[in-house]
Amino acid sequence: MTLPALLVPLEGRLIVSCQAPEGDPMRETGTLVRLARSAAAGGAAGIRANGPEVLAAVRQAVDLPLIGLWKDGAEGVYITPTVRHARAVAQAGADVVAADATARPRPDGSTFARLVEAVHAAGALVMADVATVDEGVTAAAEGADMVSTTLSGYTPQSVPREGPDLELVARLAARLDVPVIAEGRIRTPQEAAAALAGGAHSVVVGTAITAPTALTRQFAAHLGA
Ligand SMILES: CC(=O)N[C@H](C=O)[C@@H](O)[C@H](O)[C@H](O)COP(=O)(O)O
Repeated sequence: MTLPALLVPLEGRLIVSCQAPEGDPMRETGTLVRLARSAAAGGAAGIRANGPEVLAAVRQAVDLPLIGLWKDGAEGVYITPTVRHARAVAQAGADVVAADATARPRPDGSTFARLVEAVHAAGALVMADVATVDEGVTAAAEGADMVSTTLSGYTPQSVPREGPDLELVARLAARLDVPVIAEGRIRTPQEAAAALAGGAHSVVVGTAITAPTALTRQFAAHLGA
């Protein structure tokens, strides 16, 4: 399968996820744009960001492939859950729309295949966020342009773990023709390199680079706070 041109410069490289949870002091558009600019300055090859307003602002500020999502809620399917969310992410300027591709019911009663169709019609690519090998295989068959391990450990069908799911990365890479992205709980440059060695096309790192609240919490907890 020929690699879409947009995905070529991401090969073997780092994508930085510039997001902040609801209620976090970093959750402010200008702040998230600065995080994206810092990531670009530090050598990121791509940016992953959340929400139409932030995406439009990052699009203006950073000239790198932009992977967009729109988180809505925190239960069930919440990463770009509907066709409406997906269209809005593409319209905001994302080159790639990341969306939940698990088999769980979607709030609009639609399907992942329908979402792929809508995103392609809008001229963007689709990153399927999955938690299992079967979900990745199905998503690729339904037209996803890349498959990411984003949801491993966060769904009832997958096992919670401390570190990245490098086994899922390797198993997906062995099965799929489309690029596999390693994402979720990658905490060190060594783990990022291991994911690439295991067959990932690119590595997405969020918390370990862009989340001072969560990182502070880790230090504080370790010190017994
Ligand atoms: C499960 C879920 O909702 N993941 C989200 C997807 O966009 C983000 O909250 C994560 O920060 C992102 O996947 C990067 O992962 P990490 O922050 O572990 O490097």
